[in-house]
Amino acid sequence: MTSSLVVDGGSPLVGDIEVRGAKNLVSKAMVAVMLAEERCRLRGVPEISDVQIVSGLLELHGVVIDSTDRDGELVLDPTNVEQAHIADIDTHAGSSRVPVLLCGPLLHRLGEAFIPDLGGCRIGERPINYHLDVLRTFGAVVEKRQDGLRLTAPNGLHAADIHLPYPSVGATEQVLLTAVRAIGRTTLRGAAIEPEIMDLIAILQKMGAIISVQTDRVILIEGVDRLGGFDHLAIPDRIEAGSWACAALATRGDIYVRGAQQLPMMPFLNVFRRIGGKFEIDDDGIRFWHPGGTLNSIAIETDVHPGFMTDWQQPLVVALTQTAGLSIVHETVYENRLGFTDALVDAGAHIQTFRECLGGSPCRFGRANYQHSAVISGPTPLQAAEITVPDLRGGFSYVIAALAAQGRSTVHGIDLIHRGYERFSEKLDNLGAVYKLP
Ligand SMILES: CC(=O)N[C@H]1[C@@H](OP(=O)(O)OP(=O)(O)OC[C@H]2O[C@@H](n3ccc(=O)[nH]c3=O)[C@H](O)[C@@H]2O)O[C@H](CO)[C@@H](O)[C@@H]1O
Ligand SMILES: C=C(OP(=O)(O)O)C(=O)O
Repeated sequence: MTSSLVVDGGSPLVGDIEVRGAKNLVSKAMVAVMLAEERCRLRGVPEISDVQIVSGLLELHGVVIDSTDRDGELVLDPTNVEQAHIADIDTHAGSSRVPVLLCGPLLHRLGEAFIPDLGGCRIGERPINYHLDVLRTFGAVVEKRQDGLRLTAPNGLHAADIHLPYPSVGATEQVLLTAVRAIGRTTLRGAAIEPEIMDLIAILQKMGAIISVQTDRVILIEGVDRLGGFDHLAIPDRIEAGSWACAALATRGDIYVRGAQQLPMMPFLNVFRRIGGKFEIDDDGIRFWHPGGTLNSIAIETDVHPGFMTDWQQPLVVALTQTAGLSIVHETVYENRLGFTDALVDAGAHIQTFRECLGGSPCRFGRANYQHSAVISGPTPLQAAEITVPDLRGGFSYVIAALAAQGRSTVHGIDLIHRGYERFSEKLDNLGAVYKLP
């Protein structure tokens, strides 16, 4: 795998690409396998590095994984986990945050678990206090060690009444993956309800769990004694689909995203339409295109589902540099997700960041010293630049910016993009991008 991309920008991206299973579901579905007493089959698995990392962790724990090369099917057999009994993962978790979710399944299965240093995008502090509070409420004991955290459950795990202070995706998944085998009925209030979480609940139901999703972010989970296997086609990656849609706008292109689905993308599609982008939905995917002429500026804030997802924000900002007038973006999910705009400013974009909550309601970061709002003034022609990928979505955004800019840009560190975008160069080829991997 190479780490730099030399891009000759200035031409529209036109063509078809396909998105498969969502990074933010597939990795969690693989963790759910640790709760199963039978083989599981997961389909639509993308070739991304987060899947490799989680596969490595599961294999360390004794899960036998069979994969067929190109069709995205994984067969995972967890029947050996007890014999393998690895409690400490000595290594760093790589670039993924998913290992924190292994706690519940490991505590149920082995009575102990270990949380190593976590990876994931550096877009804020990303503490795990909700996860630890939740696990303690179920009865886990957390002990700090030099190389991470060790957890035990001396009296087993018991159902709990939990109210999350913020609808965290990871903490909601932590509750689900722990409560399904805990003794008794768990009530979770303040839950995140992202489509990927609903798909995880669907998998757990296939395995034998009893989970009911109520109104107002309340989820009830009745613990069961045993969970079987599952056969599941992962929900497609709405973040990747939205990223390519933004690439179509920024390059004045026309991209058909096979696999993109309307329902999980509704908040994105509304924003895309308000900017003036065109889209057409059919049974197999969504076509996104720039209709010609000028695009409209917009004021948006990122939010938990059903709001506009934070992971769409970075690619959207690049598209907003090409819209007419002043756009406002208020990032309310992560305190530090606008740092990537500095390199866009160097490439000619007019973007200013602010500490205030601009254009919407006050958020958790309003009183703190975080540059979490941005004003983008456009349209501005982008110039070629030499830039280094800061994080997954920022990296994709820089590639879009380089493709939209006139001239030759170099984007360093593109390996990070493989955490969440599969067959990246193959897709660029399909869309007619002019680039070289030196
Ligand atoms: C692998 C995966 O699925 N990643 C997604 C997941 O990340 P992840 O699950 O890490 O994100 P969360 O929803 O937990 O984080 C949201 C907010 O809650 C805060 N928080 C979270 C946990 C905690 O213990 N304490 C705490 O303060 C975070 O710092 C952040 O400000 O949801 C995010 C929000 O949709 C997405 O951007 C990520 O792509
Ligand atoms: C922030 C992201 O992912 P992670 O939580 O894996 O870092 C992302 O997918 O944009």
